[in-house]
Amino acid sequence: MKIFTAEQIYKADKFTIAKQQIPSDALMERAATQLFEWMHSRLQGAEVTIQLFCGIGNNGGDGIALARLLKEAGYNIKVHVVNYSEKRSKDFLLNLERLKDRKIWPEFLNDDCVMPEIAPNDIVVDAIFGIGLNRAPSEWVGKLILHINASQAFVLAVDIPSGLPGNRIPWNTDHVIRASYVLSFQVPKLVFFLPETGVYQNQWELLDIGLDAEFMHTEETEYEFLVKPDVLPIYRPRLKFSHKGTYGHALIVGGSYGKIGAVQMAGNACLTVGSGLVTAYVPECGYHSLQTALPEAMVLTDEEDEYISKIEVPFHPDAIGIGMGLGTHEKSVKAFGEFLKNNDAPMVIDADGLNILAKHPEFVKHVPKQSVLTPHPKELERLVGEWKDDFDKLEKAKAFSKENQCILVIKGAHSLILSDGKGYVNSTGNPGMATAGSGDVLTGMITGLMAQGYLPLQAAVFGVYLHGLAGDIGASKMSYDALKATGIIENIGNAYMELFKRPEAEVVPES
Ligand SMILES: NC(=O)C1=CN([C@@H]2O[C@H](COP(=O)(O)OP(=O)(O)OC[C@H]3O[C@@H](n4cnc5c(N)ncnc54)[C@H](O)[C@@H]3O)[C@@H](O)[C@H]2O)[C@H](O)CC1
Ligand SMILES: [K+]
Repeated sequence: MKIFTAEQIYKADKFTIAKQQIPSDALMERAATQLFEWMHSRLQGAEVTIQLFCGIGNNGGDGIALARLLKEAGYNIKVHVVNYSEKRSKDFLLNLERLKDRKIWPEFLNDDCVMPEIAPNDIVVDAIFGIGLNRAPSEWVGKLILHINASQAFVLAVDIPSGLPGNRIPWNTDHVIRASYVLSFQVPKLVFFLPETGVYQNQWELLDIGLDAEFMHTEETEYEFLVKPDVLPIYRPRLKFSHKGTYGHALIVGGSYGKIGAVQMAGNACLTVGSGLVTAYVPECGYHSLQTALPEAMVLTDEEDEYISKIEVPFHPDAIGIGMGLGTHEKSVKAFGEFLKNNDAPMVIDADGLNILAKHPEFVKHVPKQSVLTPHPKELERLVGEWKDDFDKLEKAKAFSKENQCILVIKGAHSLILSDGKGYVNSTGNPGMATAGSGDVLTGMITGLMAQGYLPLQAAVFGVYLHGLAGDIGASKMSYDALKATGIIENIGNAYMELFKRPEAEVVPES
């Protein structure tokens, strides 16, 4: 699912209006109708007071049109026009007239206004600013936003929480609506997914306003939101006349004294995602535990007991996952550097592998092209340096990935995959996955997919999505709190099944 910029949304509007030969206010009417239906299906005519705060642009116009539809259905409404500029949009004015024609008189709020009373049980519709916000709201509008946020009312934001710009962090974090729910039009907005800007809403949902499908399909975007229809076509079905060799031989390199579990989890995830064979390369001390806990894997050991000092394997792996639990012993660092130099096939690098790269920038040029690096934000910072904010982080990470021709998986609530200037935002996963070993499982899964022949970017995208889905299924059975990394592995199979489940409406009952 594509993530459009505000400019692209305006372009889609224009294209749709021309192609469908509709007046411009028709899109606003569709938007308001969708908002109304969403609310009406839930409220069912309830006697609650709905307070609509409407700006003077098209976001405000949506709010004003919604007010008319709510009033026509008998709802108890109060309409406030947040009069922050003289430059009112044409469709806002048109809808204001329609409202007045029905004898609904909004209250105009100006910079000297008294803050309207909002009861905790009221519903607030936030239609002050939409995607057109391009500078800091003035002080009094900021105060009004603070007042709404302090009200305890349920706040339903139209398109985007007001005060949140679409392409940067807010000017003042207090002057942004904290939305209980956002109903956003047609496409998700990038700010919903970044840690600094995603906090202004609890939940969001898309409303379809019928923007032209051809335009939406052909327009190239910088970011995509990964949902099931995006990842399904990546799947490589298993063949009837196949054998374990068909699905590749993966090598997992890592572990040190006290951290063998990381390799065990990565190896287990690698096998569970479908790799034909898995060999683990660990220090001697890991031999018995690995052979016992993961009998399907083969184990090669280093001559050192507690850490890896040399990485040599007597076969050519189809994919390599490296770094989990590796530690930073000077001999391990040297072995890692040598290993990078002697391999040109893409690999998956995680944890201490990334820490070593950060401390030894001279190694970075030896990272095979198209390798997948899976940092969490702290590891990323060590690699690319400090950033000002989330948007700066994205630029720095993109530049790193371009310069080194690698794929970056930035782990987080919405893990973000960056490759060749393009970003993919994951939709699956939950806070229960913020747990020890979760990253080792992801590394194992991406490695296992690469071993089976998925291209590195495909493996990263499919792996991140499947990992989150397995975590979601795990959490649905045992809570966020009790989910452990092994619980994610146990649900990889269920995640595959979920991926191929047909929606209920499609299942034709047997006659
Ligand atoms: N395809 C769609 O998604 C549709 C969305 N609709 C709605 O339209 C808004 C976007 O409307 P727009 O008029 O472009 O912007 P805003 O309503 O956000 O209005 C802002 C308005 O005010 C100016 N401005 C910007 N920042 C400030 C500021 N800090 N102080 C004062 N004034 C400011 C700016 O120049 C704009 O003119 C979208 O979010 C949807 O809600 C359409 O209804 C249908 C199609
Ligand atoms: K809004």
